[in-house]
Amino acid sequence: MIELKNIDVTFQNGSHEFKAVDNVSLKINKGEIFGIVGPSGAGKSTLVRVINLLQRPTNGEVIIEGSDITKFNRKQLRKTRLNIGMIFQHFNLISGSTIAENVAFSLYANNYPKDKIKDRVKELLEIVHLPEKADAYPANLSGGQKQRVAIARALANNPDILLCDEATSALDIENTEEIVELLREINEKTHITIVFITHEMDVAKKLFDRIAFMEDGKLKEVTDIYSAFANPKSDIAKSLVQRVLNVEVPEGLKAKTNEEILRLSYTGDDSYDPVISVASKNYDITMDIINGKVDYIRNKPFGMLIVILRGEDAERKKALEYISKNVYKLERLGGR
Ligand SMILES: Nc1ncnc2c1ncn2[C@@H]1O[C@H](COP(=O)(O)OP(=O)(O)OP(=O)(O)O)[C@@H](O)[C@H]1O
Repeated sequence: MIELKNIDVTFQNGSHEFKAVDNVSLKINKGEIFGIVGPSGAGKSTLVRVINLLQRPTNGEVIIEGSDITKFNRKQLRKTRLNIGMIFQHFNLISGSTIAENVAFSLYANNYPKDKIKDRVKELLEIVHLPEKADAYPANLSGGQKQRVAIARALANNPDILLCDEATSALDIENTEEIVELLREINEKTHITIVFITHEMDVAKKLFDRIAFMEDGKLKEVTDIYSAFANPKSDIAKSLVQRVLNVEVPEGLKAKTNEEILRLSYTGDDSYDPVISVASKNYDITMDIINGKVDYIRNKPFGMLIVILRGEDAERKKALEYISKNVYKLERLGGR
């Protein structure tokens, strides 16, 4: 387990002090894929770099497997860092070396038995599905393939933790999917703990088990990925999630009508329940659907509908009672 306790990172910009990470406490479970999202400048990269002490915190404890590594001497820290692989947005491969040499580099650097290096490189390239590229050079690989090499290199010494700093942000949609799938596959097979930072909510949706939302150096919300999308609580989570789901009242309609506009959220198998048709049949109301979407978060359906509810006050009230009991969340977006 990784535990961050009251982490501050303060940078000195001339005479001005700037807190990039502000009193963050967090527990990341062994074997989970934990994501940190937030807008640019939120402090995500700084925080993730604290986990392997690439960035030393100004205050706080970084507890890995029970020990506060901020107290470690150089030798202990070196050993701990072998247990933490890291990949970056721009892959950081050595352009003049072959793919096999790039992967072998980590093994040489850490005194891996020389006679076993060739076999280990082969094994690593198989894990990332690139055995045929051993003798190619980075320039001849796609972005997704380059990131796969970086993953192989990061896994060379069998770490228990993999830190990923915007690892898909330089990739197109297809290559992003490929890396997301590969990381899930590696996590399922090896139970490696993955900490992944990104500003891409589509990646979060497909990859993370749990998610932390960060803004202005502070942690605003930590939750499982399904709840983050189905029921975001903090303002930053609501705004990032809403941007991906994009189920809003059409432009101008709010201003034009004073009718009751509702957003109904459904979860799991409830997404298919005919709440609207039952309400329309049982009460003297009408419900017009003006926007809607069913999405899948890690294969579990999640739906949203925006409707206009019309009818006499008493009937609308009864219908609303029925609806609120039969949907995951009911929000009033406008009208009376
Ligand atoms: N070495 C440094 N010296 C001074 N300020 C820094 C340093 N590193 C980061 N910062 C500042 O700290 C803040 C947080 O930066 P950080 O890179 O952690 O944010 P981020 O959430 O990862 O953003 P992005 O998604 O744009 O990478 C930013 O305002 C940044 O300018």
